[in-house]
Amino acid sequence: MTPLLSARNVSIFYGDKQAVRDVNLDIQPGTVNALIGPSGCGKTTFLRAVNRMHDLTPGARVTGTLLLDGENMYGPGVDPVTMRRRVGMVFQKPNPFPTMSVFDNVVSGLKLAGVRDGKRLMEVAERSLRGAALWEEVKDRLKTPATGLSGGQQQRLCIARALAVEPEILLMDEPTSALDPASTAKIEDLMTDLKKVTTIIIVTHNMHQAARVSDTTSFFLNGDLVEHGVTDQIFTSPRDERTEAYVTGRFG
Ligand SMILES: Nc1ncnc2c1ncn2[C@@H]1O[C@H](COP(=O)(O)OP(=O)(O)OP(=O)(O)O)[C@@H](O)[C@H]1O
Repeated sequence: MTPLLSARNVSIFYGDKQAVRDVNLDIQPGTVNALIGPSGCGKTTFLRAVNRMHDLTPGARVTGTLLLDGENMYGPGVDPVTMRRRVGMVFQKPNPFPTMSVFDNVVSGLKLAGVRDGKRLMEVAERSLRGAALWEEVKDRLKTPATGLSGGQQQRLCIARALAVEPEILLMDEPTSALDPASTAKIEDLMTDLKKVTTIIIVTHNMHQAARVSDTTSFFLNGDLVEHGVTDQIFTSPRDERTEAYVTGRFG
């Protein structure tokens, strides 16, 4: 199968400091892919490169090649804004737009793209909220402020907002670390369903979570991608002794 995302010798720098070194990684469509590793090893830095977010950080620099569906994300003439539209992002802390209603949060991306047709906006809102397993809980309060939702609901709202613009990839940076166990379980269940409509890369510190939700796992250490493989193999028979030490909890 042709990978949806291909990283070839990707290195990422903050000024003189190299945070990610020569990463080679293929991500297949319709899969959940976990990035694991100790604090400061470069997981978030790599994730942000897939959204061209380093363009916004002074002094940050990405080298090598990142292909999204065969297209060089950093190619000459490629517009970062257009690229970013193809990639969704969900952050550690739920960040709904605080002055907007539940409905307006979900359709904000479409409105920004100029969609004004009320019927179409409603259809997309319902589809996205169903996709994020939130519809039943909010269908009677679509016009109320998003800030009135619980933390777990707000995070699913952020997922719905990302889904509304049909991203090719959904990046999730520790999406459940601020949530209680019940909300975490809901989002973990959701990831399996989301594979039908998108492809997920998730940074997680929770190894049980990586083992539960992901098809492949990549272990990062000090900016290197030490090992990438099918999740089961990474957790039961890692090839590198550093991976084994980490997944068995000997450090990190
Ligand atoms: N904006 C920045 N400017 C300078 N250095 C940075 C910046 N962001 C991250 N770094 C450094 O880059 C390295 C990798 O950080 P990164 O946040 O990618 O790690 P991580 O694996 O995601 O860590 P964590 O699990 O704690 O979130 C660290 O040494 C960090 O201090």
